[in-house]
Amino acid sequence: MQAAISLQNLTVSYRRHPALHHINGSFARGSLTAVIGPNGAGKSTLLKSILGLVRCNDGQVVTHADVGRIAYLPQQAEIDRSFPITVQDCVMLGYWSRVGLWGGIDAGMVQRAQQALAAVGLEGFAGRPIASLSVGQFQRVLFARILLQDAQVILLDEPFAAIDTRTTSDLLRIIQSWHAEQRTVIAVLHDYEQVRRAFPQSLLLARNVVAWGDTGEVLCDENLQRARAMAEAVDEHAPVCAVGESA
Ligand SMILES: Nc1ncnc2c1ncn2[C@@H]1O[C@H](COP(=O)(O)OP(=O)(O)OP(=O)(O)O)[C@@H](O)[C@H]1O
Repeated sequence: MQAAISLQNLTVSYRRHPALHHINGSFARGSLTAVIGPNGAGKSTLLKSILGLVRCNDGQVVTHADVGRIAYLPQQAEIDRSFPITVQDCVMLGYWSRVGLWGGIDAGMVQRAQQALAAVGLEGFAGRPIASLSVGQFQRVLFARILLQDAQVILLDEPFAAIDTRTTSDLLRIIQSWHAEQRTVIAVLHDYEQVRRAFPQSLLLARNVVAWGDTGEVLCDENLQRARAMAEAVDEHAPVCAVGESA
């Protein structure tokens, strides 16, 4: 299958300690992959490397031709919600990469933003300040923004953290619809049962790749134990990597 994104010997270090260590593999076009692993395994760093937000100390991320835009949902904790904008304006930031600072927003775009809000179950919320929303409502807003971005590759960092069951299943349906549209979706997740149910592919990380492939095969006891053991070893004896550093 054709690759959307390839990782070639990808190594990223913070203060000379590798968070990702010689990662090799590809995300196939149209694949739906869960990135899983213990805390500190390098999952968020992987998404940031794909986006170019952290520097690769060795190796590279190759985004294959005509993949186009990449949409990104960061962890909510990384977003400042005190910024005084409305739900509609926040959603319309999804147009940013296309219209830029001086581009115009036409009536059709406003209508599509309203449709995106309806699709995530937030009809009637357009004029609300984002600071007034619950965590789950705000996550729906961020999904609506991704709908407008119309990206071929979508990266989601813990999309269901602190989100209730109903919102989770609504947002999972949207992820499934992206998958049905042949978009490439990569999501950092912690709930292994949910991964088993809804994500055909998994990448199990513990700084290195522990396993990458069909979820049923990746999520076996042996691999999970190996990931835990590797993560524990990192805490106590993290080797200093010879390559440079990212932050
Ligand atoms: N900006 C940074 N500066 C220094 N170290 C960092 C930075 N960001 C991440 N790290 C370290 O890199 C390692 C991997 O972090 P990362 O956030 O990628 O892990 P994760 O798998 O997403 O963890 P979690 O499941 O806890 O969110 C951790 O040891 C973390 O402390």
